[in-house]
Parts: sequence; C-alpha cells; structure tokens
Amino acid sequence: MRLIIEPNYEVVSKWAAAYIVSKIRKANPTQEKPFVLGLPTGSTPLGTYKELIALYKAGAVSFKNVITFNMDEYIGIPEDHPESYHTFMWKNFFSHIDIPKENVNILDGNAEDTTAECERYEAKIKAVGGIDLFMGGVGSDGHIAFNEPCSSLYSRTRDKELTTDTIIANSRFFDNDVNKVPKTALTVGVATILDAREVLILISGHNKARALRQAVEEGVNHKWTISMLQLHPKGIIVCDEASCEELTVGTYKYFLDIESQWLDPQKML
Ligand SMILES: N[C@@H]1[C@@H](O)[C@H](O)[C@@H](COP(=O)(O)O)O[C@@H]1O
Repeated sequence: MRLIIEPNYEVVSKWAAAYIVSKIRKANPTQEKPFVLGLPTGSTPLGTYKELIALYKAGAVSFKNVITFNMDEYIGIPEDHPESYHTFMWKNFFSHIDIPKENVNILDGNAEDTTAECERYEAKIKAVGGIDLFMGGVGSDGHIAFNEPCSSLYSRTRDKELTTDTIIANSRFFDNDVNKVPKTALTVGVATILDAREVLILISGHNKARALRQAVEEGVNHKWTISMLQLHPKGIIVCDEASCEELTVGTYKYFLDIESQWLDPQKML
C-alpha cells in the first residue's frame, strides 16, 4: 500500500485529480477500449472533482472515452432529490465535463427488484472489462462505499442497512434531521472495489484519524472495511496531515520518506 501524506485538503484534492488524469492519459482510451473509473460521493471528493473539472477545462484531459461506475445510492429517494447521489454527481462533476451520458453508471435506488439491479451492475462492470481505477472516501468508522462495519470483506453489490452513526453523519445533508436520511442504500461490495486494478482512497480531517490508523497500522478486520485495502496489489491512500494524528511517528516518517519524490501533484501532469 502507498500512503501519500499531503499538508492539507487542497493538495490532497490536487494530487488525486492529477493522478487520475495521468492514468487516463496513459491509457489513451478509445471508444473500443475505454478507461473505467469508479467514483464516490461525500464531501471528501468534492475538491478532487473541482480539480478534475479545472484540468478538463484547461484541455489536460477528456472524459469522452471514460466510463464511470458510482459506488452507491440511497434506496427510496427520487433520482432528482437534491441529496440523491445521482443529483450529487451531475451537479458536482458530470455536467461540467465531456462525458457522454450513456457512459455514466449509478445504481438505481428505486429499482423494483434491488437484487436484480445489483446483479445487473456487477455484470455491467464485468462486461466493460472491469474497473481500472476506483476512487473512494472513508467514513469515520472505516466504511468504504456503504460497507458498514462487519460487512463481508468478500461482499458484492447489494443493499445495506445504514448504521446510526452513518445516518447521523449524513443528516447534515438532510436539514440535520436524521428522520429524513434514508435508512438503506445500494452499494458496491468490498470485493467489487478490490477487483479494480487500482484503488485510490482519499482521507482528510481529524475525524478520520482513527480510520486511517486502522487502515494502515492494524490488521485486516471486517470492523474496519477500509483495512481490506492492505490486500490489494495497488492500493493508494492520499491523506492530509490532520488525518495522520493517530499514526505512529515511525509510520508517518516512513511514508513521507519513501514517497518524498512523488508528493508534488504537478509532476504527474
Ligand atoms: N457512502 C459514502 C461514502 O462513500 C463516503 O466515503 C462517506 C464519507 O463521507 P465524507 O467524505 O463526506 O466524510 O460517506 C458516505 O457514507
């Protein structure tokens, strides 16, 4: 696992965006051989989306031959609800870039048969050749996508009950009213994420410090589903100083030392 430690959220976002752009460019995608990108919602990736839009506008990248798969979607709120992940993605990213609408994949949280919807999603990922790069965030309890603590580490796309902690955390988007937050969601599984050829996780802020420590310093454990990243051949975490506060000095120094020449996002462009 690589751990890229940046001074603050702004540089974390620049680093993640530059990394994604460099990967898309390197793949030189075509309609026949598109680049497949997995994407998250949440407040953490907002800065990365902003940077990606800026790089697209500057002519550094095109998303014409990029296919995306989002991690998750709430069950039971309309697709055009202001807090649906459909709305989030179009508002914060897709409507500002040149991605064709048919290249965007987001789980349908209103599907009549959610099991069939999840199977369809997994099959579609397979059909396009698998995910090249899956970007994600992490909950303060270490969940990735909506794979809450004690989710199977081999889980695939399915519906999940959200924990009270997650409902409380997400109520900030629903007028701070926990009763308005959906209680269930469709989510890719831990194994769906781990199947990607690369996984890039963004971590920022003091409230994620425990999750970062579990991810990097503790063993693989289903209570912290992020820890499964340790078993991925190409897992990267890019984090800020604030989220490092529970790491040992040794771990912190080790990663700053071995990654010292890769910390400048500009060098990847
Ligand atoms: N399903 C999402 C996750 O994908 C995200 O990583 C997490 C953290 O969100 P934030 O980045 O806002 O802290 O929130 C939700 O639970």
